[in-house]
Amino acid sequence: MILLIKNGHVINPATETDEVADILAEDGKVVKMEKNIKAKADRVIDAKGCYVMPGFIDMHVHLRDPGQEQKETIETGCNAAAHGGYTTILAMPNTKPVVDNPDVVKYVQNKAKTVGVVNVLQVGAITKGQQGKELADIRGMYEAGIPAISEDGRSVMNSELYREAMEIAAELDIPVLAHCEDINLVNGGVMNEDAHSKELGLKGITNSVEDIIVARDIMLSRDTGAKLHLCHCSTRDSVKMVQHAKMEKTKVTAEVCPHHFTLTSDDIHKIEPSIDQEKKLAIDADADTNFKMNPPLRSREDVQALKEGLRDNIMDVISTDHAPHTFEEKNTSMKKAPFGIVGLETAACLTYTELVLQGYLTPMQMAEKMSYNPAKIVGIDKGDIQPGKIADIVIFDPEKTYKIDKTKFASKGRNTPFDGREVTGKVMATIVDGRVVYEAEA
Ligand SMILES: NC(=O)N[C@@H](CC(=O)O)C(=O)O
Ligand SMILES: [Zn+2]
Repeated sequence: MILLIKNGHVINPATETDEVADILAEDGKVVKMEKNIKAKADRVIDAKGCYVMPGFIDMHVHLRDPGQEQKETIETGCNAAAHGGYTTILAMPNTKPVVDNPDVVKYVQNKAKTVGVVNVLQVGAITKGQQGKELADIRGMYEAGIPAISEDGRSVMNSELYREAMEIAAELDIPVLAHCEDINLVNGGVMNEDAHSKELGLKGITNSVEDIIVARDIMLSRDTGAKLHLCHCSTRDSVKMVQHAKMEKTKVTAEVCPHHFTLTSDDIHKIEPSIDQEKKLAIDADADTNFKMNPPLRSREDVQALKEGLRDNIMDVISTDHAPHTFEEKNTSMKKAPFGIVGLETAACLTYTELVLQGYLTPMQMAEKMSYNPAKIVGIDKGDIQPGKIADIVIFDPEKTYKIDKTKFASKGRNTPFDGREVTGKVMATIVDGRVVYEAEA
């Protein structure tokens, strides 16, 4: 298969390329990148007016298989990733059963290979069943190919056990993807603790719930030499602590999710209780549960600090924390609904609209945070378009303005707070191993 991408504006952080060029890919690899390539190709794509970037790499996806295929399957999740411009995704281990041994790792790997849409790297859990009591078979899972370990969905509260896990991660030279949340301090909170939570009569989650564990994890990374990657940072103090840790040469990197730099706690609107006439069911709604995720949407000051942290390259990665849930689970109340929103199909346009067009990021930084940096952190030879490299590419039109429409999602999950939101920037095509796996309608 020979693919020729014509006239695109290539943005490639690895080589600092920022110019219009053609790209020729053959047998899954880039073979040539220069102006006016004349070659016979099976497929020619005209990318005039579009950015051509290394395919996005999402370090934080919940695929829900095994065990919760009503929320998402590996197939629907991979299709959602392709729609979003992602060519590689890291799948978190909080499935049912938990991915805590090599067999479950292989189960996901095989299924993803059969689906064959995007690259799926399955992350291994830190403790057995994510129970926080006994270490999982980290070495066995490493042999099976995990790129990282994570207890995402919760924190390992036992610091000694966590330190042991970090020592193993340091020895294997894989990063620890840290979900930072003091489980005891959450105390049933469902949204940010502030004036708005009081107004809605809902229990709050303080910034310290995150900050305390961020501080601890940085200290443990320093003690063990393990590479620490902080998941879904939401507070201004997280940004400050990452900045400080980097000055001290601690091996820390950090990610921010689009919802945390786009929305604040004040965007959570009230919903009155109602009766589902058809099902004769009382819905004891309180507020829109599509705004409930963990960590929660924070204050304006936090959002500003996250944007500046991304701008100043303190924060390295934009990940989605794609967390699909069913309509039935979300059509309840803030108290009852599960935490999490989908993100694979809205991350690129939100990043472009909220950060690039607002002057926080250059398109080059967008490519760094959505592809090049994740590849470096995970230690994979991706996120780079140049001759000899794998042809994982996204074509992104920075001019298209439209409204997000959740009914068009490839994901099973429709739990997004962004439905109907006007955005600029559209994924036009996603190419994995030189194959076009997604193309937008013209
Ligand atoms: N972020 C969320 O609100 N939910 C995630 C878990 C997680 O990423 O912590 C999920 O698995 O649903
Ligand atoms: Zn998490």
